Amino acid sequence: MPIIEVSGLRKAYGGRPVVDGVAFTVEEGEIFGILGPNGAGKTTTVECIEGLREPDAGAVRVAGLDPRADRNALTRILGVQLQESELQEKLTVREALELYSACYPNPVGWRELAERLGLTGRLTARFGKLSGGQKQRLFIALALIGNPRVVVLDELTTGLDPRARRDTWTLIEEVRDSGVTVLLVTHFMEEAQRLCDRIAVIKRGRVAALDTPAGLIRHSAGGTVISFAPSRPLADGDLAGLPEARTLERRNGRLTIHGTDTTAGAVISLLARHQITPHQLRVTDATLDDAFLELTEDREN
Ligand SMILES: Nc1ncnc2c1ncn2[C@@H]1O[C@H](COP(=O)(O)OP(=O)(O)OP(=O)(O)O)[C@@H](O)[C@H]1O
Repeated sequence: MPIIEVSGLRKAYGGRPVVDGVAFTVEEGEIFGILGPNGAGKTTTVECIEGLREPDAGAVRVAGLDPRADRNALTRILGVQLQESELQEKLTVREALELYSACYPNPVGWRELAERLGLTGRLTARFGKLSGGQKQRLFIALALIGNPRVVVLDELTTGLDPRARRDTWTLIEEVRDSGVTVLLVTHFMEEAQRLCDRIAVIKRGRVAALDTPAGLIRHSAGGTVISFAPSRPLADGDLAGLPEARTLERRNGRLTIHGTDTTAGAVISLLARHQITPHQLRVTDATLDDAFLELTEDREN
């Protein structure tokens, strides 16, 4: 059953539409990703879901609540990690955790949360003295402390080192496995591919694609990437009939073809027929990165 429902969402700033008819639903218990280029309207969309912005048009419901009209009830079930958060410089980590947990009727134990986020050793440190990564982890803890049904994480792991990033991913998977719905805005494709059950790709204020990570890869970029430097040039005509080939790129004497396993087989036979050696041959699976770039490519310019 959907826990978040967004339909026909529109928001303009100074007459310029930045969210232009966004619609999607998020099922309870899934990690739902929102991806998109800078300025695509992701944060504006999640801020409408959080009740921080008033939409110009459209409807948003979170567990049946209207984020603007039912703001008080919403804050009891929604945890939010904002993109650029600040706390009082002198507040210690422990004070922040205690303060926030006192705001909720049914908070999780802050000590356990601090432990899971690697903050136990920094409980007496003042916010102003924390590193960027420690601040980030504290904000994740504050988003989770109220025992929310839905948590919104905007740029979850920006500023974290690779180990902290991986630890945070494990934590978010545990959060999801405990039944919490996660709405994740991210620029990291590896993060989205690993964590998200489904992803909406937003481009210029609209949903350009909505699917599982595997589905996005399959439908947009082609599942297989074949790349090699032919020992002698291949004519366009020879390559034209390749089955299931979606894109073909020539760069610095290298050919890169996006297609499927069938395409890869056909390329190998074609090369054998023409007695061409494929130097540095690589056959790899397309990634979410490939799919994202193809989906958000600006063909209008
Ligand atoms: N309060 C505001 N007033 C005017 N314009 C705004 C306001 N907030 C955002 N914008 C503009 O709206 C557009 C969408 O911004 P938004 O923050 O929603 O995008 P985003 O997809 O989250 O981008 P990013 O990935 O860079 O965070 C941008 O061009 C931004 O400059």
